[in-house]
Amino acid sequence: MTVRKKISSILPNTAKAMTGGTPDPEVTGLCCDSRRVEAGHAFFALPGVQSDGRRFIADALQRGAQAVVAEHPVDLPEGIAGFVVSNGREAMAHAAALFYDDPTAGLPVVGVTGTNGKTTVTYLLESILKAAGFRPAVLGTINYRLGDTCLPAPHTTPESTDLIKTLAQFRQEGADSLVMEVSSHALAQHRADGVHFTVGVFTNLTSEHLDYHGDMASYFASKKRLFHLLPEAEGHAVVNIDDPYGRQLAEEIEGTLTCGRREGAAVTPESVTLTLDGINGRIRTPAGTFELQSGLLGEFNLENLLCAVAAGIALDLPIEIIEKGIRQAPGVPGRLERIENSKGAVILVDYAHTGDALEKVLSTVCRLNPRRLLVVFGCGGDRDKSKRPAMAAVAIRHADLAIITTDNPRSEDPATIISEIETGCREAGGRSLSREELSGLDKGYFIEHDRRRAIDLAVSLLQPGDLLLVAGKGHEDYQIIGSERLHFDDREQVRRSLAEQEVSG
Ligand SMILES: CC(=O)N[C@H]1[C@@H](OP(=O)(O)OP(=O)(O)OC[C@H]2O[C@@H](n3ccc(=O)[nH]c3=O)[C@H](O)[C@@H]2O)O[C@H](CO)[C@@H](O)[C@@H]1O[C@H](C)C(=O)N[C@@H](C)C(=O)N[C@H](CCC(=O)O)C(=O)O
Ligand SMILES: Nc1ncnc2c1ncn2[C@@H]1O[C@H](COP(=O)(O)OP(=O)(O)OP(=O)(O)O)[C@@H](O)[C@H]1O
Ligand SMILES: N[C@H](CCC[C@H](N)C(=O)O)C(=O)O
Ligand SMILES: [Mg+2]
Repeated sequence: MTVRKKISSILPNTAKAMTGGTPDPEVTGLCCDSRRVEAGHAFFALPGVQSDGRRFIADALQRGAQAVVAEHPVDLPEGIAGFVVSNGREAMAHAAALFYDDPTAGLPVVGVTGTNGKTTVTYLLESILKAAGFRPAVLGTINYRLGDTCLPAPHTTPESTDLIKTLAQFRQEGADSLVMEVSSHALAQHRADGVHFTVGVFTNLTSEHLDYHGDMASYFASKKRLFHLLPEAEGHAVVNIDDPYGRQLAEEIEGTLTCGRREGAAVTPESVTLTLDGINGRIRTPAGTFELQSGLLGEFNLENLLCAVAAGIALDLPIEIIEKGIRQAPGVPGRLERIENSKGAVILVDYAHTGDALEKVLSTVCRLNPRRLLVVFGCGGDRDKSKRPAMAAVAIRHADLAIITTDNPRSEDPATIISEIETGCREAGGRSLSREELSGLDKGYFIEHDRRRAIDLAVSLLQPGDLLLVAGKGHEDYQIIGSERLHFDDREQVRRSLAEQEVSG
């Protein structure tokens, strides 16, 4: 896709040229990372958490940038265009939309935000849109996809320039609708400001990403930004009012389409049964009632289903189509994904990496009344540390045996992360078990730093009737240790442990 546009034509009217005689070149791309600048690009020198993009202007120019956009004037060599804008990230998002001819204009576009459930809701909505005959693009944690095209997802919500460029490519390839996860980081950083959302969905808000947002109030404020990007008329905001923050949001936004089990929700179950095979029952909506049939498990997934149904209603889709889309929806990779085995045990790989998600998932699987409930988990490094004691407490409360291990330590020492989890286990009354005690029925925790060996150990302990949940990495096919990204897939490892133990046993 070759595009050239005059830099002044894609910046806000309020952008000020840095000098009187600043040139106005046609630029060939937009970029805020000097390491990715190509000849002819405009470089947005943005303030960041780690450093300031202005430090990298020289690097960007050396790679051929022809224009620089910053929030404060900077000295530039002659012949290089320079513009000052008041909010660099916001200006960059809108510039990207103009540069790539506004790829979401006129399309049905659903943005899904909330701490947990976003990926699940996007899968459900993708299926609903397909049932309605659409060809949706879907962007989120697992990948960025359209039909058979599947791009890797370095972020849940990419940087605005990458986002709009990908959407322009998908539009060219025939996308006629879009469903995307909109993370709180993305909302705080204006990554999705160049997207025309028609429907916004709020799933829930629980403790997460406080390393970045500071506190729950500012985390909530970031999530709320999605709803400021919606058209003002009624029925564009879909909010789960089973969640306390959802109730607050629904009160703040007039004309919200509410969903949940709570009295007063517009999209609500009339009668549903949750079993080990899924969720079935009648759902009432403002457009009529219908029979819901889904293979998803647990109350939390009922909330996700209601969010997806309500978003379908907000898109004006017929309820028969919504019903069909939900019925046909595939399972979500790495979300309560079941691994077949011949041990007579249930083995599930799940992406629970917050206290609330682990609580919801473990309390759901507890209802299966396993002989013994085992959980293997760790916590990510360079991320919200308060998740460590929170996940530990939940694991100790629900599991018979918690095997604490390494997740993605990133730049942190894995042993430090594990010791913070262990402190949480002890504070929650958990007992450290010796290796000899592991095959008995004593309750407690055990530490195995190596994730491969932790999974191996858990699998070796399984007896008929047991349930093992391997949590935290779900669909991920890597482990980030230091600056290395090594191949690692919990599902693969469980299968490998099963196969090896079958051979040796
Ligand atoms: C905390 C966070 O979101 N940080 C994002 C932010 O980085 P930053 O503010 O720290 O940037 P910085 O390192 O200070 O640098 C400032 C500027 O200089 C630029 N730079 C930097 C170095 C260089 O050599 N040249 C250069 O031009 C940077 O691109 C940046 O524009 O802006 C960068 C550029 O867009 C992002 O890549 C970066 O994502 C980091 C890598 C990240 O890990 N983000 C995660 C936490 C994230 O965004 N997660 C969400 C949520 C996931 C979920 O809950 O589902 C996601 O949407 O994926
Ligand atoms: N509505 C929900 N409430 C609480 N926990 C949930 C809910 N839906 C899913 N979960 C749990 O959270 C995990 C992640 O779910 P999902 O991927 O759908 O959420 P997400 O919001 O996209 O997460 P992320 O921010 O990591 O991308 C699941 O594996 C499950 O353990
Ligand atoms: N969306 C989450 C994913 C965490 C997954 C977990 N495996 C980890 O690496 O911490 C985040 O970016 O914090
Ligand atoms: Mg996600």
